Amino acid sequence: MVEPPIQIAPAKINLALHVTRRREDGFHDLESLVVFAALADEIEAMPAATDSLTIVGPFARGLGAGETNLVSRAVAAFRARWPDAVATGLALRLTKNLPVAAGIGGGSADAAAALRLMVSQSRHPIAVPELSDLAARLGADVPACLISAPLLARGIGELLQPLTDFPQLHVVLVNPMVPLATADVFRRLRAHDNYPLPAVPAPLTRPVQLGIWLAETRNDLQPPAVKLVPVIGEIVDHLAQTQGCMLARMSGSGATVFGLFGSSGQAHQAAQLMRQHNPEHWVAAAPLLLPGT
Ligand SMILES: C[C@@](CO)(OP(=O)(O)O)[C@H](O)COP(=O)(O)OP(=O)(O)OC[C@H]1O[C@@H](n2ccc(N)nc2=O)[C@H](O)[C@@H]1O
Ligand SMILES: Nc1ncnc2c1ncn2[C@@H]1O[C@H](COP(=O)(O)OP(=O)(O)O)[C@@H](O)[C@H]1O
Repeated sequence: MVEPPIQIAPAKINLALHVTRRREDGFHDLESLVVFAALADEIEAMPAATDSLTIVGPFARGLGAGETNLVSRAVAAFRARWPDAVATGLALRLTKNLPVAAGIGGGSADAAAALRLMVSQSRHPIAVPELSDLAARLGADVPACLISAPLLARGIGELLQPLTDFPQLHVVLVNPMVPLATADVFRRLRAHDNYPLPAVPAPLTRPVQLGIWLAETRNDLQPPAVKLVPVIGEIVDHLAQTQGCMLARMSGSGATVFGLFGSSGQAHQAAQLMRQHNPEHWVAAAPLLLPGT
């Protein structure tokens, strides 16, 4: 290794999420428009005798670095599947910039970044479909996080259709710092057979097209999450009223709320207002990642 390889793990945002079916195995089929923000955890690796993980950064506290961490699980799963691909052990350093259990896929993004890191160090090519299968076994969101660009996700997240175009937009993310377990939110969901997403316009290049499409969509997990953590509803209402906000909605199973904006200036202004309103909340602004970046 010439220099320590580094992989970023961008925040995932479900712009729309419809729950369409409760399956026999208890999981739920979803249809979701998923995008990613230029706001990320980071994983760095140094050659070492054995694999290890240390966690630093603003959200490192309370997150175990043992074998249940999704980074350790991803590395172990990769080594079990391709035992001779990466000869050296790796001392991994995870910088945790994203809040945990927040609906923005932090753990899933970290697992995907760890898999990409292993692929980058592999002595032989790794087939994409097999990597995607392995990712799905680590978590429903991990295959989407391997792509980290706008996509439509179906099934429990294993059926992915990357979008070839997407308008340049900015997000504000607000998290009330109340962790919300995905399983608890699904358990509270009343209707399991909601209608699917409308067809996405193609090409999707203008913010106004996306705005019209989003107005026809929802996040079906938002009502049960608001029941569990009512402040989520207050953040959605408040963010929706900031200047230039195209849409405010919860991402994934929460508790992070996103606001969509046409310009970086509007997003940063809204972020500042949200911070002033409640300094205890985690607030960030960033551009969305476009296809092919
Ligand atoms: C809801 C979503 C939307 O993107 O995001 P997050 O809120 O987690 O970010 C994902 O589908 C979450 O994916 P992920 O976080 O990988 O979930 P997993 O660990 O696989 O599942 C946690 C638990 O949630 C429930 N679960 C999850 C996904 C799904 N499609 N149906 C479910 O019923 C199951 O009870 C499962 O045991
Ligand atoms: N590297 C990691 N980062 C975040 N959470 C992790 C990680 N490894 C394991 N976890 C566990 O995964 C759970 C889901 O975390 P996360 O993926 O951040 O949530 P969400 O998918 O709702 O955004 C947390 O309860 C946490 O304990």
